[in-house]
Amino acid sequence: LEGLDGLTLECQARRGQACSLKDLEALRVEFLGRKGKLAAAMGALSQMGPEDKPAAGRKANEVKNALVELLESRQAELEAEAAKGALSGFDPSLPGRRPAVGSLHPVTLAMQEICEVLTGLGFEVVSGPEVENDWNNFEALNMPPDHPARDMQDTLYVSDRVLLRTHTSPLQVRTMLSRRPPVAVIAPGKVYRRDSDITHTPMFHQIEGLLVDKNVSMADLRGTLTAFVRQLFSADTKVRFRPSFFPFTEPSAEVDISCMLCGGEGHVHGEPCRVCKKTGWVEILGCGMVDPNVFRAVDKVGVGGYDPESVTGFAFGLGVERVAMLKYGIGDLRMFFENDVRFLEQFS
Ligand SMILES: Cc1ccc(OCc2nc(C(=O)N[C@H]3CCS(=O)(=O)C3)cs2)cc1
Repeated sequence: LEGLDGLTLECQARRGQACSLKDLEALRVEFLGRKGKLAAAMGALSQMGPEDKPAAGRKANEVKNALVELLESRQAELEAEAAKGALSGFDPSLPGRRPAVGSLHPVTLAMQEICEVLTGLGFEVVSGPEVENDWNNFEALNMPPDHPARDMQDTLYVSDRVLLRTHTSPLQVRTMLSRRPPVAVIAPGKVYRRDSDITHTPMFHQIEGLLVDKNVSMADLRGTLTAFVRQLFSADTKVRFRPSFFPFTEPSAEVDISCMLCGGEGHVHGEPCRVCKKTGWVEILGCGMVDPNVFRAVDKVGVGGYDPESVTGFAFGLGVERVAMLKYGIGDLRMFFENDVRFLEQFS
């Protein structure tokens, strides 16, 4: 029966390692089972004399109760722990969860990058209302009341003379009404046209630029825009100016750059280039020398200083969605506003 005391000590030592109810059950069977340690020790009882049996029996009972108490209290500890664990829901063995971070829209990224290059070239960003009057949006830009661009098929009117701006040029008009030359500003923002098909959306983004000073020349225009597109795309981008027409600039030009996909070859791996349609060139923006009528209009009603005999200027405009599609290889305009996360999350 001397093994009896050892049982309580051994159980005390080992109960702490039982970390689950399963471990504890194994321990219970080991000590208290039919073939357990206590039963083995009590087996010796049957060989004892009648005078020793009662004490030994009492002793064995004490040890049994002690073992039960040790195991039951350990079970209570394990159950309390499990309850707490369930409450806290924290399972340290689970892998970490990556925090979901958002991303900027490709149009926003393109807008930011274009503005960064142009502010680096000395232009200041101006902003203003999207709901404009027809003087700022058309008349001041050499488009008199009966000009076709004013027609309802292109313009979204709020009332007879109030409309959604069709370009960001009104911001440059407002700047010239409030500041005397020299002026070097860019006007980024949303513009609205009554146009909607596979390659046009009623709202899109534009950035226009304006430089007005003494002796601004076509050479300044070519130099500035060449530097701009070579920073925006790549230093070896080829640039060409094609004669064009806009009511607010004279002379006017459209600027093409060598195709960023085929490098100007017109084909990729023997396939016709889908970006430049085999021409090797991609139209990127329009520009020109500001028409004197624009200066006359603002000189008359603004702070002055825009006498076309004393200042000249150049202006340019580009579509941001178009630049983003070229830069990021986006094939469909609609992707910009379907907000499919699988598309948006590719841009950071
Ligand atoms: C006072 C003032 C005077 C002149 C101005 O000329 C802005 C200009 N824009 C363009 C042009 O080609 N723009 C288009 C490019 C693609 S688009 O987004 O569809 C609009 C040429 S010159 C602006 C303001």
